[in-house]
Formats: sequence, structure tokens, C-alpha cells
Amino acid sequence: MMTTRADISSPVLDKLPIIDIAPLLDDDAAPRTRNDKKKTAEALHNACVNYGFFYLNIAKYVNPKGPEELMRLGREFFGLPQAEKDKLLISNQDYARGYQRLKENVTNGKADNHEGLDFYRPVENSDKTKPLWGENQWPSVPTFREKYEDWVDEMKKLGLIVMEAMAEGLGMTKDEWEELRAQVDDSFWVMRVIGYPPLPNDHDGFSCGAHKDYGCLTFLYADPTPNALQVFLPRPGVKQTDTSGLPAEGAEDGIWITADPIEGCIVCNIGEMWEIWTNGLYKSTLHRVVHRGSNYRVSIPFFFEPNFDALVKPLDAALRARALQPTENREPLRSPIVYGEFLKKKVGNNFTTSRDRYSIN
Ligand SMILES: N=C(N)NCCCC[C@H](N)C(=O)O
Ligand SMILES: O=C(O)CCC(=O)C(=O)O
Ligand SMILES: [Fe+2]
Repeated sequence: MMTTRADISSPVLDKLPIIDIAPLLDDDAAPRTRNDKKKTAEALHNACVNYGFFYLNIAKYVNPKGPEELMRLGREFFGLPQAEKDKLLISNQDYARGYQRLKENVTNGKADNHEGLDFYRPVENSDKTKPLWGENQWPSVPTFREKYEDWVDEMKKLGLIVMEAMAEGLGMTKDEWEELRAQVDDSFWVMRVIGYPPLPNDHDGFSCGAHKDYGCLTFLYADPTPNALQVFLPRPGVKQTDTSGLPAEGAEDGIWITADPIEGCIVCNIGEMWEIWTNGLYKSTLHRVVHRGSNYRVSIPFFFEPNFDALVKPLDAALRARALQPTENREPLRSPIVYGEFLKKKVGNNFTTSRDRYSIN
């Protein structure tokens, strides 16, 4: 079952896979059910090896009315007068939790053409002078908080469901899964509500520059706007037509494909922690947002991340797979990191306003 990156010059692989999570929701231990779960786990494994980006059909898991309502509430917030939104500025708290004005986010050193509202896992003994340790700032839009908190609960549970299936797909034993589970069972999750006006001056710049997500699994619910989210698929020998959005480390040959919303599905991609856990077998995929349409786009990514204190290092199951490869193809062993420390560095680089607070030069 263990495969390496497949030949992605095949045109069929330009289409991101769609994986139905329904078999993972069934508690029935009947052999048939087990087999369906196994197939789903294998599909996740292949999607992670070949793309790092895929759709999860969650129609059996959430009532579509839920996320539609989140979208409506998000739009209502972004539609408020600037002074109202500014009451929730991240500078009131820990320079992470709260509202960020248009172009306050930075990616690859350039301002992103979006505004956003970020929430993190609440912490005990909150202290707004400590990076990431402040309090969430909820808008006064009626029912906003309760509806979004419901979504957080649903997405946290979904995170564990998908993680367990991925553990199976990677060939982990029950004990190995328990060990991994203990690193993600108190997820230091992040939820963003992002508002994207059209790009100014004939589509200058990026709505969000090319990046990898930081943690484990991103679950993205977006409005139906097409051609906004783009995913980079490396393809040796195929020169990109548009290199401008790429950071240097990812400046390899390949193509950008769009990941347009599909009804009943969320877009899912894996973050850098999966890259470390699998020692590079699963690549965290570069993506960016280039919103050239004339509407105001809203997206709601939920980042299911490891626990703040999780020590993330290559998993034995990934090292077993690595041992099967010819020596010359083996990736060097990744260094362990503590997720929370890694996150602090990332967030410190994220805003024009936060660098001093996070001791970034
Ligand atoms: N996990 C989060 N918050 N993801 C948002 C990533 C957007 C890229 C970011 N400005 C960067 O430069 O890394
Ligand atoms: O808005 C989107 O479609 C993606 C946003 C994103 O990649 C992020 O916030 O990390
Ligand atoms: Fe992202």
C-alpha cells in the first residue's frame, strides 16, 4: 500500500480527489464496514502522497445549513463600519486573536489583500502580553459566537476522525495511533474568517500569497466563488507560467490548479506537521489565493493542529516506509519540533504589527 509520489504528469491527477467520510462515521464493526473504512484510509493515504490537498465530502456529517449560516454571519461582520471592526483589533490582545485590517496580513514579505478575524483555542490564565495567550474577541453580531463555537466543536471531532483514518492509511498499529492521538487530543486549533475584496489595480498582488499551512489538517469552507484558491502541484520538467507567487524554497517546476468549492464538501489540506511526522512522504502543499472576481469572497478555514506542547518528530510507521526505499531516495531525517514554538515563529511573521511582540527581527 505504501506508495511514493505517483507520476503526476498523468492528466487525471490534475483533479483533486474527493473522499467521502461516511464510512468513518459508522461505528458498526461488521467486516463490510471495516473494509469500507480501510478503503477510505487508503484513499486518504494516496491523496496525501500525491497531492496533500483533497476534498472531504462531509454531507453525512454536517447539516449544510450550519456552514451557510456561518457564511452569512461572517459577511455581516465584514460589512460593519471599519470603526466597529477595529474594536476587535489583534493589538488589543496578543497580536494573534482578533481582527486584522485589509493588508495587515503578510505572506512572503508582501501584504495580503484580505481582512480576517482569528480565533484560537482558549487558554487558562490568559495573558495578552504573552504571544498567542490572549483572549478571543467575539463580534457583537447576534448568534455569531454560539454558531461559530458549534462549528469549532464539529471540526475538532472531525479532526480526530480523519487523523485516526490517516493513521490506519499510514499503516500505524493501534498503540502507535494512541501515541499520536495524545499529541492532537487537545488541539491548539485556529479558526479564521477571511474577507477578500477583489484585487485592486487590475489584479495586482495576491489575496493570500503562496504558503504551506502550519499544523495538521486544514478544513476549509468557502463561498462558491470560483478560481480563487490555487494549489501548486510539483511536476518535474514542467515550467510554470506564473512564478511570481512562489517562495524561494518552493521554486520548482509544476502547475497551479484551482480548488473550487464543491457542494457538500470541504477542502482539506495537510500542514507542515504531517510533513515532519511522515518524514516528507506526505508533502504539505503550497497554495495561494488570487481573487480576480468582482465579488467579495469569504472563506472560513479551520486549522486542526497538534496540542501546543506536542513534540512532533518522524513517526515509526513513516520510518518503516522509508527503510523500504533505496538509500539514495531516502529523505534526510527531519528534526523534532515543539508545535507551539513553531507556531509562535510563524504567527510572529504574519502581521505588519506583531513582529516586536514575538521577538522577530
Ligand atoms: N495557520 C494559519 N493561520 N494559516 C494562515 C496562513 C497564511 C499565510 C501566512 N501569512 C504566512 O505567511 O505563513
Ligand atoms: O481562503 C482560502 O481559500 C484559503 C486560505 C488559506 O490558505 C489560509 O488561510 O491558510
Ligand atoms: Fe492556507
